[in-house]
Amino acid sequence: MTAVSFQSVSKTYTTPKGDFHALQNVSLDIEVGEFFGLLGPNGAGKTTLISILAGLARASSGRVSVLGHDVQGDFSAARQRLGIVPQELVFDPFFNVRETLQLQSGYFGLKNNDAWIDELLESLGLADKATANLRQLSGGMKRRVMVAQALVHKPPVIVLDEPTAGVDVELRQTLWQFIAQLNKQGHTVLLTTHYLEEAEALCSRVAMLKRGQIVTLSRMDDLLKSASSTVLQFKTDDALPADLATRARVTGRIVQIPAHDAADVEQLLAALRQGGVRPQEVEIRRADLEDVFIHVMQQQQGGGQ
Ligand SMILES: Nc1ncnc2c1ncn2[C@@H]1O[C@H](COP(=O)(O)OP(=O)(O)OP(=O)(O)O)[C@@H](O)[C@H]1O
Repeated sequence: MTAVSFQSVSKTYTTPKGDFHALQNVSLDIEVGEFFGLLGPNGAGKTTLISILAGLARASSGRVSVLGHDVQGDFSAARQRLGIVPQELVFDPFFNVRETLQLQSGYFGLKNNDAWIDELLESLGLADKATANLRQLSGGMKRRVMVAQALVHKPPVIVLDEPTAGVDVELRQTLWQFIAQLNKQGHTVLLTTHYLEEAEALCSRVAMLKRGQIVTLSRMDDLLKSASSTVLQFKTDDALPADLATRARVTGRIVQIPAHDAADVEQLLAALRQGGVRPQEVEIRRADLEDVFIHVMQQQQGGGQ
């Protein structure tokens, strides 16, 4: 059964500079029980797509449904089945944590929800903050409350829009443990993140969005298999020859260059030597999702708007 269906979704914003196509003909079905990753660079359209799913924005054309319920024609049934953790921290500063969750339960017509609220507080490390006013909480703690708030009605479909942006390691671990457990119990998860190692660890399938279009849609394991299998990684203070620089990912002194096989690695090392580059701490590792992402985005350069 399909948990979330986007059919030919387009979104055009009218701006002073003319029409801007934030989404162009996006079609995507996410099945019940999937842990699905929606990836893409800043401005690719991820939040726009989620806002349409949440009923916060209207698609210019196309259809979106949640477990068969159209997000426009059948809004409250669709909304009831969705738990959305938004990117921005929005909360009412007058209530404490427990009150916030009770209010949200009331919004979904749930009266005796305290057992589940207690479980949420416990699982998200909020139990000792239950009576704290939201104003007094740190950013990371507020983020936990946002997650609890989204899950208060045990939604079968959980949508997380960059939930770990600016969040410490401990919360990430707590959050992912809890979300993975919910996914095991059958909840469908749709995640957007810029932390590709998180997506690689969690998602069974991913879509990559660029300039409002899906450029890759694949199972995670197929995507990683299809990538150039290895990466040559080293540190250096020397400048790379131009042809290698275009292939490399450089972070400070760390250089990473995709390679197809051992012969390719040998050629790269020879080219480095010829170019006067002295590599240190040389490693050969398997390609990861970040390598694939960079490759896909580079391939798409020049396309689109
Ligand atoms: N109300 C609006 N009017 C005009 N353009 C908009 C509006 N809202 C969003 N956009 C544009 O639509 C594009 C997609 O934005 P969106 O927030 O969906 O991207 P994103 O993939 O979520 O990016 P990020 O990773 O930075 O969160 C951006 O270029 C953005 O500037």
